[in-house]
Amino acid sequence: MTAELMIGTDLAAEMVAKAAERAAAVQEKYGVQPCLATVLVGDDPASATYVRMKQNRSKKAGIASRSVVLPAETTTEELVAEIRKLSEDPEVHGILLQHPVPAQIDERAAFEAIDPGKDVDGVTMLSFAAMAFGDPGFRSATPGGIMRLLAEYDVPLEGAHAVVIGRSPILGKPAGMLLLASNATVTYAHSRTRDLPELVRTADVVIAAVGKANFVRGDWLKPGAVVVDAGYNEGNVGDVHFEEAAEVARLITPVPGGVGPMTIALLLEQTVDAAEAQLG
Ligand SMILES: Nc1nc2c(c(=O)[nH]1)N[C@@H](CN(C=O)c1ccc(C(=O)N[C@@H](CCC(=O)O)C(=O)O)cc1)CN2
Repeated sequence: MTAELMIGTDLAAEMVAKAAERAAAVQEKYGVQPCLATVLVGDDPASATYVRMKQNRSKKAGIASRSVVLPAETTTEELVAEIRKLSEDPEVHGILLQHPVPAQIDERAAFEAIDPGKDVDGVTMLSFAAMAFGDPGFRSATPGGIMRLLAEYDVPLEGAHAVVIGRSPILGKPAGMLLLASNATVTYAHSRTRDLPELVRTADVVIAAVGKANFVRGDWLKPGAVVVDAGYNEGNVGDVHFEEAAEVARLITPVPGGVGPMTIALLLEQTVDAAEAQLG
């Protein structure tokens, strides 16, 4: 292996420790613990695990959690009503709707029911616009975490060609917007993109957010590329074939231990941001 690892675990731990200090300061000043509400619809075991991880890490950081679990057959109207209740509840400072939701639900309508001031997972259109324009605001948790990791490892983005593989509303799309706001030249690749390996070979920075295990191969990469694996496939396998890619890349995120911990750290940091803004 020739690539250096971009480890998320340590930076995420630092971010969570700082969030914990700030959460304690909020409690001290206002007598209120910052509170993150998690909404889980259905019984997908992976989603349940991620939500539990978010709740456990919230607890360790002194952030209270409110858990809403709804059955798989929940309608859009029922979910929107639950989220609106949380949006109006002054004891809740941040709201996270775990993605994906069951197919019968209009996920966009559900995301838009989140009060923009409580959108600590950066999923509303208002947050997306802030990311697109490089304005202050909540970042989508994984893309925001990726940007922090790239900054930590001094990855130059200005003028760099970034290829984002995937265009999901919580990952690929906002990641591209944040890279663009950092003056990268961004290409989105997706299921209908032609000649994907050739396109990826032109990238200085590759963001793999496609949801297919070991999808990006080593011979797709330009030597010296920076590779961010945002995949979270079953068995803790990323979207990038790690062994092959690590022979070609300059910097690469591992799975686990790369982007995943940064996702949760940013969520907690933004929950404290939201509590400070609402209480201050
Ligand atoms: N509303 C959202 N839904 C989903 C998001 C999101 O950011 N917002 N992201 C993904 C999955 N996800 C969080 O929900 C997530 C996946 C993986 C990890 C993580 O830390 N993984 C560890 C390994 C797992 C482990 O330690 O057991 C790692 O990579 O080191 C965090 C969050 C889907 N939905």
